[in-house]
Amino acid sequence: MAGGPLLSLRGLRKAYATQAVFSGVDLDLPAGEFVALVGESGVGKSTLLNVIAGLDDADAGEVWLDGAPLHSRPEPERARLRRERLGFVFQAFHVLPHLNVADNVALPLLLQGRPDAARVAAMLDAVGLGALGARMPSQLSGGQLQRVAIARALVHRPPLILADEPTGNLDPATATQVLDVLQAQVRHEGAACLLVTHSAAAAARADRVLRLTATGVQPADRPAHAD
Ligand SMILES: Nc1ncnc2c1ncn2[C@@H]1O[C@H](COP(=O)(O)OP(=O)(O)OP(=O)(O)O)[C@@H](O)[C@H]1O
Repeated sequence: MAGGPLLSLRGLRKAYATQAVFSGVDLDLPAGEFVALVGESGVGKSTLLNVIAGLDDADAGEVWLDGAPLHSRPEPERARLRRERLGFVFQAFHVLPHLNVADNVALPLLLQGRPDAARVAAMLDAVGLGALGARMPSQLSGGQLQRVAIARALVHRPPLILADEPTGNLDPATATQVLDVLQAQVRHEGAACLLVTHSAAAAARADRVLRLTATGVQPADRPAHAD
């Protein structure tokens, strides 16, 4: 959809069994915008990211990506769109244990048939892991694993970045570095980023802060620069 938002959510509702998580979620996210999504623990922020990514199904509502209705597409097409258009930083990293760091980061490019060792090296440098490409994940700290996950999520220059607490395991200096990398992808590549965070410092970097509640997303104040 030329000129339309990159991502549009309309009336999304999710429940587990009879337990409603959220409903009435509407959101328009234009390319080039960095949005922080905050909300109480358990309100459904991770679930919402999973629904947007098509890793989980909503019970009602619509997810539009680049004008394509993801909610009504068959799984093979959703999987292709996910591979090409999305970078997802999971809370639990999901780094593959049997691949070294560089091969983990290279994976999205390989899945699209366009290997690019220079881009992989540049992403590893950007997250401060330039010297660790040959290491296995078991030889990394939690913060280093988080940075592998971020490099992997951004390596294929996805138009939409979904990041679930990407600075949750990081010391303040490394967290700043990771936010710089995310923000650069938004500023220089025109990506849109939806960042779930409990960190005031991370939310302060966003263009807009939204709060998820059981009844939808509402604008929230941007915190001052502090955690
Ligand atoms: N597979 C599941 N079956 C039943 N309930 C679930 C399932 N997955 C998540 N939930 C519940 O759905 C709600 C939303 O969970 P979710 O992880 O999305 O919250 P969150 O806002 O991301 O929390 P946090 O900030 O603590 O990470 C929680 O109450 C959780 O217990």
